[in-house]
Amino acid sequence: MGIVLGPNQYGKAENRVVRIYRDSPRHGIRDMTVSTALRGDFGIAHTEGDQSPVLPTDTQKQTVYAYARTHCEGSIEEYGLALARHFVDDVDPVHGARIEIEELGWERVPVGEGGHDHAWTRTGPEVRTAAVTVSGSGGERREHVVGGIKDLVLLKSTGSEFQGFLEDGFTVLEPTDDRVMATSLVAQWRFAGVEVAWDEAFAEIRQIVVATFATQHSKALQQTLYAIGQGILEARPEVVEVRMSAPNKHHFVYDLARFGIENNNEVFHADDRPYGLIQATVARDDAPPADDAWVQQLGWLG
Ligand SMILES: O=c1[nH]c(=O)c2[nH]c(=O)[nH]c2[nH]1
Repeated sequence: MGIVLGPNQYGKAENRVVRIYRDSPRHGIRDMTVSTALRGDFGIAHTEGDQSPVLPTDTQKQTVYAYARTHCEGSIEEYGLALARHFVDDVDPVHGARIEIEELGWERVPVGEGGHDHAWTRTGPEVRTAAVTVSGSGGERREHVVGGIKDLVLLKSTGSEFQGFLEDGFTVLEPTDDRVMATSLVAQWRFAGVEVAWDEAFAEIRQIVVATFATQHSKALQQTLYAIGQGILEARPEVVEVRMSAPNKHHFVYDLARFGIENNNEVFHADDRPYGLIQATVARDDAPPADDAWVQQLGWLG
């Protein structure tokens, strides 16, 4: 019986990096969680315990902080690309690097003209995300960027129905033509190239997501997700694939008839589990290959 080492990667997960821009009295802030993962010639580290090809995860962490000073003037996508290219191009045994970044939002404390110069409050819970994968060299070079947003909590109090569904002997759900629809959306979009106005793309895509959720009369979350994906692909030619995951945060009309009180979709029990989990991919039919663009660092094994 032969035993072989399968796919493997290693890196420093969830470096908490805060970058302050203080070139003028009006400071800026970027608050990030950065994870690195390196792939390459690391077989002997596993089979022999030989560390000679291993760039320590500690060194990866130091690089993340150094690059926050020197390569983090623009978007998180640019910063991720700079880090991934460095590991692949400058560290011999590394053939591929994956950088995942989550950016927490801060908004200026609303005092004075345009908000305070150096004090903020955290926004959220939504988080902007970027996943950069760089691999190979020369003609084999591949660079992928996936932008995204997660924990985007959305709710509409009408304009949503769910009826006409398949019924069998276990069906108890009542059809409805007016319900609360709520979710905590995760959406990720894959770009075809790496020459993109990243911040502008993010702002427009986020606006499409929330506007579509609000304005489309929804027959189901499935239809809403498709409309969001379609809207993004129609607006942004550089995006080729959108993946979404949407927990259906159920709001059940509370039974007040027991107390002789009318409840016309006014009082709900917001349940937290179980929840429907609706997931969909919407893509161009001529999208270029994704290669390893979607292969995650965290939760990837299995
Ligand atoms: O938008 C929905 N999609 C479903 O598939 C589903 N199933 C369910 O019970 N409620 C809902 N809502």
